[in-house]
Amino acid sequence: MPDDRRPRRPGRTPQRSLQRPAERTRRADPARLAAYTVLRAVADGAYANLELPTVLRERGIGGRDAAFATELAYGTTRMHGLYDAVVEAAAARPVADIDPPVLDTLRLGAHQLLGMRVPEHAAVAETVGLARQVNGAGAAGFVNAVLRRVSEADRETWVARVAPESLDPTQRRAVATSHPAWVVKALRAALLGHGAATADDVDEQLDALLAGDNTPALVSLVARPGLVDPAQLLEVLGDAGRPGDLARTAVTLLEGDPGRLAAVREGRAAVQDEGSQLLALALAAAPVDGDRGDGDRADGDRTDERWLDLCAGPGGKAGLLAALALERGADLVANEVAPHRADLVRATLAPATHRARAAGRAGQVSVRVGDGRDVGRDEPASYDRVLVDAPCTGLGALRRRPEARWRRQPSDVPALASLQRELLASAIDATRPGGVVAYATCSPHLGETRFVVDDVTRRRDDVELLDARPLLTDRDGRALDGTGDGPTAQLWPHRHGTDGMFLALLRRTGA
Ligand SMILES: C[S@@+](CC[C@H](N)C(=O)[O-])C[C@H]1O[C@@H](n2cnc3c(N)ncnc32)[C@H](O)[C@@H]1O
Repeated sequence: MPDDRRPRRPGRTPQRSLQRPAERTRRADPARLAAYTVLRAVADGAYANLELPTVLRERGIGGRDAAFATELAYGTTRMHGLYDAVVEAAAARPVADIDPPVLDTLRLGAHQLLGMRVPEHAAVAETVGLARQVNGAGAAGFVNAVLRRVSEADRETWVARVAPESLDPTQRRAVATSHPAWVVKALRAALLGHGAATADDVDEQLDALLAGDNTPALVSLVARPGLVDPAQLLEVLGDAGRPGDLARTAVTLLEGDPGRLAAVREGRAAVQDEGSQLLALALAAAPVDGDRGDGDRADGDRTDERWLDLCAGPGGKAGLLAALALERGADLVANEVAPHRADLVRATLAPATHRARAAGRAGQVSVRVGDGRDVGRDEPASYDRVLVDAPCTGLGALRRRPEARWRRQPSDVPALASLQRELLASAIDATRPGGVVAYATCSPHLGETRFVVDDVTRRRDDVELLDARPLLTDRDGRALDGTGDGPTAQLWPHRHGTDGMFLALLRRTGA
């Protein structure tokens, strides 16, 4: 790239080398090496949030180094769409022509320079040291040259350069906020389609939503009713916790590892987004009509005694539903198609089951492995409340899953949408007349949400949509604002501080 086209901070002279060769960092520091290891594993298909804790534990990295490695690994993974555009401009060659391991080192350097407050000298010198160790001496020279160019301008200047106003607006937002363009388009359509934006303010809403996807979320905990109270968790946490913002069962962890809480280790509490908690609470609060007519239970409510979670793995919502069901003397069947995920559900539900047995409560909890599409046929009109938390693209939870936006493809949507339709139809079949179905996704994509519900309900005359919005309530029982035009409801990271969860509530009206 010619010098005169290079972005520069005003008044600064580019420095070719800040150190004499003898002073150069020869090896990587443990935190940067850990972040690089995670990026390489993610490139091979690993999940950053599973890989990072393992790498940190195996290498004995803790405290501030662990916090630095975490921000470096997650932030780089999330933002590499932007950094690739910057590297491409600084290196004057397409990123496709850069060796992938070297590109990962460059991305780590770019995140330190443009996304963290790492002093420029340390960001470049330490990343070149990393390159020397993991990519070789030749690559280290290239990394040094490219990062020096990157360091010549700040983030804002680079964004203006690689995502100029002259670009098509979707493309510009995609580069500037590091999202695939198809995701930007889908989120825009979702904001309009769920009634969260109008033509006048959709761009503003979209910018806030995309920024929200790039803002790491605080950890939310659920206090499972009957097993632990939020107040008890808050007492143990002291300054490290505060009540959740919305759900009556929620506590927000401000710092530290949730695993240090005995209640979490024992399954009385768990890490769970508040949006997921609100959905499970909404299903439990939805009015059911009439009597199943086939029960004979002295101590239970015959209108409300059999609950089903059709797609339960790994068991987050089932954990809360089980606690709520057992409080009322109802049973919960948790179904999951993948055996290893059904094992996770079993582990999640064990504390509620033990407590219910010890207290002599009527309800029971069971876990099954099976295809949810068969349940409606095999057990027609059998349940009072059914949750279909359908497999989906997860486009509403991008802030919690750093690599998810790069893994998903537009072609995933139609494939998932047909499975979602079949699961919802089976759930309706499995619900007795007067019972309710909650259809949920952690994606606001219209193809996985409203279109699925509209399509399934249009084809049948034995189901009606309930207004889900009044059932999504805060800790004082007030309906949340901004959940849409109804009757379905959509939560948003930038408006509610939750994952982008969708909820439709349907009542079975006839056999
Ligand atoms: C979005 S996750 C459910 C999350 C869960 N409700 C929770 O809160 O932890 C969807 C689950 O559906 C399961 N699944 C996929 N296809 C299924 C099918 N045909 N029948 C039942 N479960 C299925 C997946 O294995 C996955 O565990």
